[in-house]
Amino acid sequence: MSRRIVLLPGDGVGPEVTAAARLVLEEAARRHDVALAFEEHPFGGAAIDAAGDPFPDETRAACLQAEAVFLGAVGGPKWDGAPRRPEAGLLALREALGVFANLRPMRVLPGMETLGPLKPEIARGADILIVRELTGGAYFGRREEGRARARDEIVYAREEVERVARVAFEAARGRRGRVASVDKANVLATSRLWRAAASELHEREYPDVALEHVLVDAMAMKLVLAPASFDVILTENMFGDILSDEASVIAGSIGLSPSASLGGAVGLYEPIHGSAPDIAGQDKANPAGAILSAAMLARFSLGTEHMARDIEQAVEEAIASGARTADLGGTLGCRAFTQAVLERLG
Ligand SMILES: NC(=O)c1ccc[n+]([C@@H]2O[C@H](COP(=O)([O-])OP(=O)(O)OC[C@H]3O[C@@H](n4cnc5c(N)ncnc54)[C@H](O)[C@@H]3O)[C@@H](O)[C@H]2O)c1
Ligand SMILES: CC(C)[C@H](C(=O)O)[C@@H](O)C(=O)O
Ligand SMILES: [Mg+2]
Repeated sequence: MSRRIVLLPGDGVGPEVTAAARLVLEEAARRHDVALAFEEHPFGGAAIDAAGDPFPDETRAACLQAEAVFLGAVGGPKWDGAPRRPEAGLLALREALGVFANLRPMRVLPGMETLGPLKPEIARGADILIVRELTGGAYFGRREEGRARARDEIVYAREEVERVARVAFEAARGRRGRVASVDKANVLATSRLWRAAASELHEREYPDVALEHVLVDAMAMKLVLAPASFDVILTENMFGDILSDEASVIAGSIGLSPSASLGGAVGLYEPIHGSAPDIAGQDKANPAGAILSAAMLARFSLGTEHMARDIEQAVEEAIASGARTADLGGTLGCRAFTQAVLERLG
């Protein structure tokens, strides 16, 4: 039976990188004898234009019935003044799927230390997994809009911290056994709860994992000072959003970074970048982050580890052989880079 995958191409470069991920997934599935059935649904600004809603009911129903959901990107200046923005649709999607744990890996590929802005000796060996809480915090607190005064509320419950911390500790056990939990416990009450809940869970169930607590401002500094010194980084929602963009460029470009959002009934996969309005529609986007998100989909939703590894290896080989989009100083377009990956699928 075919496995149902819902594609939400979205806005800006979203459709371009989604097409790339689909091509690679289709080809890898063919080679591994896995039957996939793709469906595309309107989402984000494109859905506002088509149906007046960034997350139409029919898209929601399709996502909830799928085996996995793949998202390109949403947003753009056209919809910045919309009563319900494309980004609000994205938050509603994450909430509807219940995906509270967002995995954002970043690895500096051996020999590729000069792709990013750091000195090669500093970037060398960096291999980080950011585990970002995705369905709580400031993104989901009560909001008061206002021209004179506005309010965003941050709320975390102990169980919300524990369930995502558990994901980080489990991931660390399969990696180098270390978790750095990020907070602002010197100021925020939610951060003091975060730190206590992570520490107590650690003591109770994960004493074999090394846990350190790092204040978010210091982490922003340490990430560029010594990225190779971190293994798993655990963060609340907004800190993880910010730190993952910072971490991504250490490897070369935000266009390289994939993500998987797990913990609910259906997994959600998306590159961490946005709709990149400045390069949209010009075949300039780097599709690697989207293609690597498709590999995570193969791993976590389809359970096809071999297929995931093949896709990851093909991307790494393509880059190592000199295939580069403009963000990495190369001349290939989104389609040509995708072709270079397709040619290297095992
Ligand atoms: N998951 C998502 O859908 C998502 C994520 C982030 C931002 N956004 C939205 O995207 C819109 C634009 O936001 P932004 O400009 O701050 O962030 P962005 O990530 O879209 O772009 C930031 C910079 O990175 C570059 N870039 C991004 N992706 C790239 C890729 N694949 N290849 C090469 N270069 C790439 C862009 O050209 C731009 O210079 C906003 O509406 C924002 O809300 C959506
Ligand atoms: C578009 C926005 C809501 C989103 C976020 O902040 O989570 C994006 O920046 C991301 O990193 O996926
Ligand atoms: Mg972001």
